[in-house]
Amino acid sequence: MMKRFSSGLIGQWLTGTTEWTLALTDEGMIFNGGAPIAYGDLQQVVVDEGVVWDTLAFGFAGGIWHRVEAIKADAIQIQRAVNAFAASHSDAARPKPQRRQEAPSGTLAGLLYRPLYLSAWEVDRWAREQSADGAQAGGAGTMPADLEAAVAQRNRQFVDDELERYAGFFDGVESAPLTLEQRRACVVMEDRNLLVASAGSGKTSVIVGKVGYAIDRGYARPEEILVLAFNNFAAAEIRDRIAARLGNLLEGAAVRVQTFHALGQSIGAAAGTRAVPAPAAVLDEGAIDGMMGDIIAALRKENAGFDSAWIELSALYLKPSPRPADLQSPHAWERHLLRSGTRQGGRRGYLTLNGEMVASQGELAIANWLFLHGVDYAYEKPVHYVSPDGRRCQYRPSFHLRELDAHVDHLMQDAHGRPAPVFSVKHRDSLAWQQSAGAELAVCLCTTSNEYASGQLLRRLAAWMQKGGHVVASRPGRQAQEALDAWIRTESSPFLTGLLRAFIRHAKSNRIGGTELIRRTGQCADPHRAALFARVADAIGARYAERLATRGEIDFDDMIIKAESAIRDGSHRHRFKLILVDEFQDISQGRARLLRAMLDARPGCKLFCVGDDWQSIYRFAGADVSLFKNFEASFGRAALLRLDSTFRSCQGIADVASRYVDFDGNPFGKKVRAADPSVRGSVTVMQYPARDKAGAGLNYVLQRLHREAADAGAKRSVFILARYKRLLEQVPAPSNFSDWLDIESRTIHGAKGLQADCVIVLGLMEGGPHAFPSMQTDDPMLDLVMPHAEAEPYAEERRLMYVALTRARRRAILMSCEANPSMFVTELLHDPASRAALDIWKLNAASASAPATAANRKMRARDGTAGCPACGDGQLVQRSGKYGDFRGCSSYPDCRYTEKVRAA
Ligand SMILES: Nc1ncnc2c1ncn2[C@@H]1O[C@H](COP(=O)(O)OP(=O)(O)OP(=O)(O)O)[C@@H](O)[C@H]1O
Repeated sequence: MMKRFSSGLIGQWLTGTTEWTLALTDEGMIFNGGAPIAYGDLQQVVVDEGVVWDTLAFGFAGGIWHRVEAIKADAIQIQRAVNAFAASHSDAARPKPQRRQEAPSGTLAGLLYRPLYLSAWEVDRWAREQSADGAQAGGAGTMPADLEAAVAQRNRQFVDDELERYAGFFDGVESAPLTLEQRRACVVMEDRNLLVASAGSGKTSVIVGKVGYAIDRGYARPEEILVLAFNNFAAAEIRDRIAARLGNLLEGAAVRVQTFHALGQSIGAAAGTRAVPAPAAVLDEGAIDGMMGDIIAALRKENAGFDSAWIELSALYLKPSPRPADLQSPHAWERHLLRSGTRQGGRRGYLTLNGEMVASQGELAIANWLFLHGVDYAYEKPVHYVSPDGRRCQYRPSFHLRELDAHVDHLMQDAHGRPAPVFSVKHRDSLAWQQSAGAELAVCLCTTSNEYASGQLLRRLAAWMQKGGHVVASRPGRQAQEALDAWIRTESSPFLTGLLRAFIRHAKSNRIGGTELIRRTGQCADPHRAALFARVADAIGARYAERLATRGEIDFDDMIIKAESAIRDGSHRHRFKLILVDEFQDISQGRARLLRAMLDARPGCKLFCVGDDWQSIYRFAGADVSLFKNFEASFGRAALLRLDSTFRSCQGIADVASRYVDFDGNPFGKKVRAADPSVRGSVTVMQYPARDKAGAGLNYVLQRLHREAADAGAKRSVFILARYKRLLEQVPAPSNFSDWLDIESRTIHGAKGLQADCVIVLGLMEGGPHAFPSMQTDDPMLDLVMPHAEAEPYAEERRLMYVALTRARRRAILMSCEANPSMFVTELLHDPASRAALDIWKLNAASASAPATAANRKMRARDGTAGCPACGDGQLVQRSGKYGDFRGCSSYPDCRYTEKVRAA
């Protein structure tokens, strides 16, 4: 008896493979005319389904594999024929030495004895085969009541056996032996796998180990494995590590390691689609911001509706406003003010276009509206009245409109007339004045923060003024226009551009727009701001898309979208059987769709994602951590694995860092454990009196670290980290400690993936453009275009804090400004458990001023930069304004010092 199969011309053409032949003879299986292989050695025949063709994999004893590719109908036919030959010839061939070979592959036993991890897809396919071909099924009684439980138990046993079998491999694959949790992550091979890791837990080692194990165990050949890294630097590191550690397994072949963008590019190129252009035509962030600036200017010129929306957003609705109910205490109000307002002359509040400080965002909107419409007003002019019990009282309504001799009084009050608890006294006084003023009320308009949020406030104000016979100017006068232009240039554009870029990216990647966006703006706590923002973003986004199309350019998000289409419409076929994704916490919806397309195109292709949800810090660049947290909703049932041990930080640092991010019920039940609990280290809060003493505080800290390193006789690496690059420029690292300290200054984003002995986190203060936490990243506008809003208001900033702290091996130092301490420091000091573990260092005002200022001056003299004489912290930089060139403090708007530039 003999049967022959071959690739055939159509098969070769379709699959692109070389010719093959398979003969089933009584002596055994003959591949390509070679020596017969006994059926007794055959352990399994697996069909890997493709769209048009399937891959048949013949697994023999000793881990030997033969693979052929055949068009779909043929593959199943060949598999059946081989199984039938094996069943009828195995007895005759030779006695079977292993139990595995006693079980024909069509039976349940055959399934359970397959020498690979049984993934859900394989079990499902096997079950489907059984129901389609009753003759091959194990028969009645052999199918256990709970197949899933049987498979789970068998997989547990399999993993244990593999850990034993591959012990030597895992001992030596990296420079240190892999831990048990790392080994498990390598061996478990479900269709979908999520490895929930901690900072410094050796994720890269798992990726290297898993790639090596998968190749050795025959899950995939090197060229069938794809590793996706977050950036080029990480890709190069993983590529080098794979080449260095797995050289003997690769046998000259290469594992593909690249970024998502490079993958998108290569898919586009391979698909031959003109839609994916050369890298030069792919816009980076700087180019996008430049283009957006041009678009905004053009739209303002061409479209009066856009221009007024832009002005309203910029001058009246720039920052999110609080709900009155959230302002329970003076502390809550103070915090909000610090974060969204400015400071001038020792006062905090909101600086109007007219140059005075007002108390709330509602008042700011009224003041700016009056100013832009040419209405002359006085802020908080006192009025006198007699209360019902006969007392003479004084009250200060928010605005007195001089020409009308009328008042506008603004109250922090919700839709039901309930005042913000912190303003209940002002509320009471206002009511008393209104009651006693009687007739005067005819010339008073009372507005509320609820009207501000809903957008009715300014409409009411305009209608009321019109009714009073006051004609407001339709266009700002020259002075108002200049003040507005300056404000847009220095305050609103820098804030809005990044936010709009992030918004447009998410809207495109998450496919949220049109009516869905309108529905969402209506449900927002700040509906008018949301509607304005969505309106300008929509117009900018549409123009941006048009420009890209006419210029034949795309951005990185388009590249991913086009790659997905190429996979979906079949213009590109990928060859990967195992896809590993590093830093999965920073994945975007667009990238997730590309992954799903790749998985759908190749059933049986396995996905292994590794990341740390606590380190998701790229929301502004399109990342959506909900994809990590709800992994199974996007990718289907998955094996969930954990890496809890950190090889980097000591337990004290890990505990403090974890408390910042443990805000959403910790869905994965993470607990970071120091791999070596004996390592000592700590978190220190360094308190300096005021923001102009930041440099002195840093000097003090470095002196202490320097002394410690010198005493220990060991050089230490130090990272100086800041939320913003500009803060690093303002507080430069002194260079006179280099004998015992290796100091590097980085942004927190730039330190991702790196580590140092000591980490110093700058800028832990409230208020100002460089404050940490920042307001911009977690602006609720981004939630409008995210599938899942995050309930915690500073979620992303908390994760940044976690990333900063977990860069440290031994010591993390938080630089805290005592005058305006950051909420991140305050909450640490108020938490008894954390406080007990903290070291507190203090720089008092007296000791700070003299040496620190001298040091600063010296430093600046060396750098050739001039220190600001007003705050001592910033530097004087050249600027130009409406009255010509001047020099101003780099800490603007916190410090508003300016001086004229003298003509040479
Ligand atoms: N099994 C191990 N035994 C000892 N050290 C290990 C082991 N695995 C990894 N390491 C070490 O742990 C440190 C952190 O590893 P790695 O940089 O891969 O962590 P990571 O999980 O990517 O961290 P992060 O997410 O914070 O960037 C490295 O110095 C690495 O050599």
